[in-house]
Amino acid sequence: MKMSELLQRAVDQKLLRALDAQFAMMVASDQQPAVMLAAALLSHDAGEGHVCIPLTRLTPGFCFAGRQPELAEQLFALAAIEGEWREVLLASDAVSEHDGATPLKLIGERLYLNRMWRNEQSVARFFGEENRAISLDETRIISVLNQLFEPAAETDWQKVAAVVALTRRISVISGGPGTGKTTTVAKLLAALVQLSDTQPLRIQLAAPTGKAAARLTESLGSALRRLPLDDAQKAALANDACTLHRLLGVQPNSQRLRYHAGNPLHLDVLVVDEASMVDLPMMAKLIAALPAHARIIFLGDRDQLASVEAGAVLGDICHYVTDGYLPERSAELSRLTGYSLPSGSGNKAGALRAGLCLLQKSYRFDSQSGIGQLAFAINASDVPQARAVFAKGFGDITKQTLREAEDYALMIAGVVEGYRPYLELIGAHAEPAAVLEAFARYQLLCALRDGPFGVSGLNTRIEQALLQKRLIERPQQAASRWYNGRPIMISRNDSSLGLFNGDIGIALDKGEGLRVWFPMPDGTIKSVQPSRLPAHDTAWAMTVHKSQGSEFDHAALVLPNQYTAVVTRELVYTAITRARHKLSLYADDRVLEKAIVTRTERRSGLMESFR
Ligand SMILES: Nc1ncnc2c1ncn2[C@@H]1O[C@H](COP(=O)(O)OP(=O)(O)OP(=O)(O)O)[C@@H](O)[C@H]1O
Repeated sequence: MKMSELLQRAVDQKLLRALDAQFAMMVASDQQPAVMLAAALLSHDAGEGHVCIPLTRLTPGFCFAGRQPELAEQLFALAAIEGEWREVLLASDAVSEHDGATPLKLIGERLYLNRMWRNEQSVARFFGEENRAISLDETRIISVLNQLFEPAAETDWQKVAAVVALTRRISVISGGPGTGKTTTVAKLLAALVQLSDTQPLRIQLAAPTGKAAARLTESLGSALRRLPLDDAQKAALANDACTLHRLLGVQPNSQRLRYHAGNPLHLDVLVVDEASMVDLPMMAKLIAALPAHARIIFLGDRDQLASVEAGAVLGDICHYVTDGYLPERSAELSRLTGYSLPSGSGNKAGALRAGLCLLQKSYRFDSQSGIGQLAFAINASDVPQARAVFAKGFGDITKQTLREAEDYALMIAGVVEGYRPYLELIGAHAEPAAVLEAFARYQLLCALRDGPFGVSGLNTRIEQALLQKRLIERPQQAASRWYNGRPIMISRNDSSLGLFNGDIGIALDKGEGLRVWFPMPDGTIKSVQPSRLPAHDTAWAMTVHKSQGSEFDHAALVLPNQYTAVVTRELVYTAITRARHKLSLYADDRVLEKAIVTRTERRSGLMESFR
């Protein structure tokens, strides 16, 4: 049996993607079975979001996550590794260590796809060596900041974060929901405008999704309105956020971007919100397009789920946030903020650490908030604490067991009630704007795509229940999936229509037949004929991944009744922090508790690339 045939068998058994086997066959021939196998496993891991594969994982035990151990043994027997993987790989033309445009790179003990390695290198260089200090007149900084931040007896970390970002070209402000990231950045921008002596600063706001961009526009706008600024300063700061795709100039039907290292963006300050959703390739494109003089400020929550695509850039970078600042930097921050900031330990990643700040105090969730306390317990992987939160009976969280068929029926009934106000508005022929707003108040979230606990099964069951309750009507043609009130989510970008992955629209008949109505980033509403839409799914249920960057007054989370590896601490934390005022959790305790102690692993070399 040849390696290519065995890999094909793994594809047939859905252990590998066809793409993984094709890539492996392109990289190596059957005469180099070990290299072919390593390439297939690397490509497979890249598809799962890992940036590289450590050589220690090239063993039958790790192969296919322990599923099909016999096939894994056969593959490794055929690869017939004698000696070290290093030597076997480096003997191939397809692998190189340092320079060289080979498809695979072996860097230390990690094997990379060449493109991923280059991305990781450029991101590490950017946040490390390229993060230069920006010198400003200290007396002026102190005076401007003192107008924007109230004096406080305890260290005001928002003020520290603002100073961190004022004095470094690249900064990262991480914090959970309601810790004041937007408030801080509003004050930071106000300070920048006041400290700028030259022409008006060109400030741009961006986020990975349209939803997140719209939210940033709104929340930053309202934070800015509360600041003591004159009209000219307010005008300089009145900007709409756009998506990163739009910022970089993604062109329809083309891989090429309008803005890149050869044609940098026209801006002086860039604020990127929801940075946890920015994957490694997107981060590499973004920093390449940034002009050398421009500042960039990333806002995000390091504890949230990583991007769908490869890498966990924010998480890897923020790993260093708890190490504190080097002595010189903490002395500078102490001088400028007026707080005494102790320096941290060691000097690894000093340049990176100088640009980081963590906000921990939530102004949204007080001690009466079960959501806030549950988020805290989950983030600490503290199962007894999470149990205690449920036992206290907070008014803003409910938990319902989800094990038997009756539990499932009860859950569906709860979801129907959640969507009832929205459906009643449709019944009352409300305007699209009001309907869209109502839909955004409640959302069912789930971990999986398929099966009864995934998007597809839940959508079907919810539609059946809504039909039964006469809250929706059957589609006019049996084969059609369209009915008045059907919510959908776009799953493929269509820049000519201005619709992007994750955008939500509602099908409504306003007298011209059913059209799908979407809120646009500029606050307007646009309708599109169903037949013109790019790929989309029904959106009664959506995955937690897709909900990142959105918030709902009331969020409901359904976990599968059997544990599966995607249900991790980060997933549950991300889901529950989508809820502003109310959370309904439908889960089996064993599944929930296993999730709380299971971390999402994203293999990369970024953390160790910082010197
Ligand atoms: N220092 C503060 N003192 C009092 N209230 C504050 C402070 N900072 C923020 N807030 C309030 O807390 C709420 C959340 O703040 P903000 O929107 O800035 O947080 P965020 O981290 O950006 O939240 P999100 O998770 O929604 O992105 C707002 O109502 C804001 O006015």
